[in-house]
Parts: sequence; structure tokens; C-alpha cells
Amino acid sequence: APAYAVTEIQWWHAMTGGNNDVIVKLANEFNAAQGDYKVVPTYKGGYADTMNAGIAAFRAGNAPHILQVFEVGTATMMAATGAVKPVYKLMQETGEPFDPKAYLPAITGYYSTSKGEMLSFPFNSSSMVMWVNLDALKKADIAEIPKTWPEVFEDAKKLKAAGYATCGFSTAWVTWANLEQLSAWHNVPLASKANGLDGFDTKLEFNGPVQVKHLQKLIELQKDKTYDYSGRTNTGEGRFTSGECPLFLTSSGFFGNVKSQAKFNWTNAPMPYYPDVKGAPQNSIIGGASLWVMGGKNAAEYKGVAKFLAFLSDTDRQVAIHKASGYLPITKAAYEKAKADGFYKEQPYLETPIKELTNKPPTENSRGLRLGNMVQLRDVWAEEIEQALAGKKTAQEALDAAVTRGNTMLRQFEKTAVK
Ligand SMILES: O=P(O)(O)OC[C@H](O)CO
Repeated sequence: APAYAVTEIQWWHAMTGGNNDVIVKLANEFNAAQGDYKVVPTYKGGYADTMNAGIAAFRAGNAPHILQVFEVGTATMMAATGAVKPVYKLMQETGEPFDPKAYLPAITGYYSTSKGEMLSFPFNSSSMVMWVNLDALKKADIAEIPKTWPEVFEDAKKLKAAGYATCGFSTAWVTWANLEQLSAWHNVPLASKANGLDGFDTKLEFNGPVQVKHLQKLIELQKDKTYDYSGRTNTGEGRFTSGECPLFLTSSGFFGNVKSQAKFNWTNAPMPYYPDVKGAPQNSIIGGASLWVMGGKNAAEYKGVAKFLAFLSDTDRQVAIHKASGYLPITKAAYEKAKADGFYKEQPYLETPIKELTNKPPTENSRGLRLGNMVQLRDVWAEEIEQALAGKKTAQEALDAAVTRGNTMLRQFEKTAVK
């Protein structure tokens, strides 16, 4: 028997399908490469469930070491002082190799303090793209992939007529697509104070003309299923791979499932935009998740966690994760390597999210977002959108209500947040 015990590192995550395979493979590789630490990944449900499970476990004194939290949980985790161990501190204390400048700033900016201290480790960053069923376009006699929203609406009608009767186009993550990304992509604010990045005293502002016009259009097209609603999270994504919805906006990280499940020719393209909005398209914002290291663990455990994060940052490993999952390379070196290998010439769809993110230098409206209680906010916004799509409210009424209700929740967060 070994003279020492293996230190277990619990890693709670929200990945299914192809992305779950990536997680399991990473843990296996790390465990095989050394004998002191064992990373044990556990699936804890969708992003919101995983985050809630992690926070509840911390309160009960049995938090995992590593918790995967989606980007919109960032403000909540930041405010949870004590519950988390900031990554920059972990790396300092354990002395593991760590160069914050090695990572792509568009990604780390999201997970860092204003002083540039990295709080969580960017693991699976994505952006939203439009997945396209090329066989369906052919069947409907559509020569080019639509670039603008008016083109999408028109093509979706043709697709419907060509047999895609229950869904011309759709999106996963209803608020991510139709409020958060839409606003950044059109350079209009989601909320004041750079969408909350410059302070928790932010007010929601997404009931402006661009967002209202877009929702009004969805309400109209929902009536005959030229557009058909696909839910608040990513559970509706299978409607693309099954062939039901030929145009489908969701994460670039959907790639692993598209690749293994879609039985038709496919690609992806940038999110559509409204050509009459000045400056559009601007740039997209990131999605996906980062790894938070939880508080209250011992030195040996933290050493293992730090070694694992260093392991994940390795250039070749980053390139491999990117190629397998469609999530972004998180280091500059990995992105350069993928480019130099000629990888994007073969698989241009994996560069779409990077091109969107870097389409133009970000503005106050497109750097990202950081809103307290965001998980609950998304539910309230989605509830209002669902009412509008059901014909119970106009687009303006629904978005006004989403803003008013959301602002009350933001004030609540400001009062209770530790700092
Ligand atoms: O599907 P993901 O992992 O890219 O995440 C999408 C959204 O950003 C979740 O908030």
C-alpha cells in the first residue's frame, strides 16, 4: 500500500453529452499523469442546479473543491466572500505556474476584479452562434445563409413551406439570445454601468426600441410557428440536431453534440442583426462557465486544485478541448496554435464565436454583463417573454415589466451582497 493517501478533488459540473465526455477525459488524464491527487467529476444537473447545489453544500460544510458556474452566476459568486477561494490567490499561495496574461482578455475580463485579479478560472467559454441545417436550406431553395434578422424571418417562412412546419427558426437560452446577446450585438444597453460590470448599483435598460421590435417580431412569428419557442435553457437544443428547427441560435459549445448527432450537412454562422441599427453588428459577449474554487479546504487539497488548473491551461490540452467541444481556446497560445495548424480552414465554424467576440472593440454595452441575482433575473425575464409569446402582453408591456421587476431584485441584491 502507498505510504501516503491520495487527495481527492471533487469537481461538480453541469455538462452532458459530448461535453461530459470532455470533462471525464480531462479528469482521467490528470489522474493518470500523477499519483498524489484524484479529480472526481460529478454531474449535478443544469447550470442553475449545479450552482445552487454548490452553494447549499458550502453552507452545509461539504462543498466540492471545484464548482462549475455559468457566466451569469459570476456576481453571485463574487459576493459570496468566504465561500470561494479566488483563483489568483490560490495560485499565489500554492506557487503553481500561472500567468494571467496568457489568457484571452475578452474572457478573463469577465471573471476578474477591476484590478485584474482573476477570481475564477475560465474553463468553457462560448459565444452564441446560429447553427444552420444546410440540407434544409437547399430543400427550401435558399441560396445563402441569412445574415440579417429580416433575412432569417423570410427564410424561416420558406423553410416552413418546405416542410419544417413546426419550427422555422428558434433559439435556446431565450434571454441570452433575445436580450443579452441581442443588446450587445446591437450596441444597446442591457443595463446601466456597463451592464453592471462597473458596479452593482445598475439599472436594467433593455426595454428600448431594438429589443421591443425584436420581441414583437417573435410574437408575430410564433403564431404560425415560423418561430417556435424552445425554452429558458439549452434543453431545446435537440430540436436542431433532430432536424426539426433548421436555423437555431445557441452556444458554440453545442458543437460536440451537433458533430455526433446531426444526420445532415450543417455549419454555423454569426448571429443575425438588424441592418437598420447603426453600428450593428457590434461584438458578442461570452457565455459558458468558469471554475470556482471553494473556500475552507486544506493545503494539500488546494495544491491539487492548483495543479489541475495549471494542467488545464497547457496549450495542447487547450487546443484539444477547443476542437472537441466548440468552446473557445482560453489562452492566446492555444488560439494561435489552432490558427497556425490551419485548423479553421478545415472547420471554419469553430472560429465563428471568436470572430463575433472580436468583431469590433467592445463598448460599454458589449464588454459583458454582471448582474446580481442573475439566475433569478433570467427566470423573471423569461416569464415575461413567455407571456408575450402566449399573446397575453405586448412586447413593450412584457419588457417594461421585466425591467421593473428585475430592478427590484437588483436593489435587493445590493442590500444583501457583502460588498
Ligand atoms: O451553453 P453554454 O455552456 O455556452 O452556456 C450558455 C449560456 O451562456 C449560459 O448562461
